[in-house]
Amino acid sequence: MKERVLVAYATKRGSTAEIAEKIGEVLRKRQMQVDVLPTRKVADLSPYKTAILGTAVYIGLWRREAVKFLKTFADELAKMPLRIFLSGPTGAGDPLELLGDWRFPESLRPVIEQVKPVEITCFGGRIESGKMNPFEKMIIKKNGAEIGDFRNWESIASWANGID
Ligand SMILES: Cc1cc2nc3c(=O)[nH]c(=O)nc-3n(C[C@H](O)[C@H](O)[C@H](O)COP(=O)(O)O)c2cc1C
Repeated sequence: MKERVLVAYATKRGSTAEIAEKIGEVLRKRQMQVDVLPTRKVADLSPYKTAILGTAVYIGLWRREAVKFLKTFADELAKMPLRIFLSGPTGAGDPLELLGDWRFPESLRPVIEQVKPVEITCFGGRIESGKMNPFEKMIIKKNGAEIGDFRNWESIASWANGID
């Protein structure tokens, strides 16, 4: 019987990777066998009974590697429980409320409908002022997004504890 859980992530500045590691840590404490890997290092889903995909959101888009992962493994993912988490909104308040109804760009609807994720959730993200290029700074200023680390480790752990 397949035992392993895959936590695959797509990150630009590391915040999503750290969320993925936290989820892995919680699942391991629950005696699960877990691999936490960047999406580009996943070559085969056959060892896994469950998959979790995490992606950072930039300018209303998922990270390209997350899209590639979803499309490459769509047939396999459709046959196993897949949970997706987004790392995005900054600022006070519930990240899911900050995100509104949006979960994925419309262009991903066909593949989302194929893989039928059990859930698409969202955690607060992190924006570091020192790491942005001028274009990113302009986008952040224009949208009034808050700079800082809005990842809530308790809610991430609690979500991971709820996975069966
Ligand atoms: C230029 C820029 C654009 C962003 N656009 C969005 C967005 O459209 N929606 C969102 O929820 N978060 C957006 N964010 C926030 C990031 O997704 C968030 O900080 C995330 O945690 C970064 O993850 P990473 O460190 O793994 O790359 C944006 C951040 C930057 C710097």
